[in-house]
Amino acid sequence: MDFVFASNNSAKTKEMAVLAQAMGHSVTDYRDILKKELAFPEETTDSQLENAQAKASFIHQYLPNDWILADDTGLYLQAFPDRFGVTSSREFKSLQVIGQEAEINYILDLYDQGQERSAYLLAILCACSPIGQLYTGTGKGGVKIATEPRGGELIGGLDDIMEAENGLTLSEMALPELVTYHDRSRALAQVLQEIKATKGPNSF
Ligand SMILES: O=P(O)(O)OP(=O)(O)OP(=O)(O)OC[C@H]1O[C@@H](n2cnc3c(O)ncnc32)[C@H](O)[C@@H]1O
Repeated sequence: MDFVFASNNSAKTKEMAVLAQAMGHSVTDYRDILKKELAFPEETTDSQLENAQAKASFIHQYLPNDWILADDTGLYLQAFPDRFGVTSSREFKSLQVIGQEAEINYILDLYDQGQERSAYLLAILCACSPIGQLYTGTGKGGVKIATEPRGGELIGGLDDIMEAENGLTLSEMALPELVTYHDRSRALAQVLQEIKATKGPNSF
């Protein structure tokens, strides 16, 4: 399927395109089609699902003939249950932690030696069809925060310090393996499954 991606985050858009392509689908930045950047509606502080749905529905108004895809990702740290989560990007911004390297260093510095490092990224994706029907998927990526960044050629950001079930960081894995471990590809697989279940096996 060809999706138009509803995000102003270029790193996220690139990562989603790489993962979708490895799964046989395409993702195009909405800004490349509309030739402008829009201000998305303000996000909720309690629902990643509503945030993803709002982003997809918002761009659907401008591109009603396309399939729109949107993501809302949160960082969940077991040792700091009241932090990040659905407001991750806003928390980084309010701390003036700007850019992927700064986010990585900030998270690594939170931990003392021997402290519980269980953690994951939770991605919720929403696809909006040309008739405005919404399809959603959820994916968890990673199981703990690594002690230092590893990998980073294919994708980056917190993926460099997010160690998965196989002991590798998400950034260290080659693409065919990564799509089975990454929060966003896991969420996309669910979205595609939901579309197929509703529209039948020939839907894409
Ligand atoms: O709402 P849009 O425009 O899509 O973009 P955003 O950056 O606000 O996106 P989110 O609300 O989904 O927030 C995701 C947050 O997680 C951070 N992040 C950093 N590295 C990441 C990674 O590898 N995977 C997922 N999120 C990551 C990212 O910088 C944001 O602070």
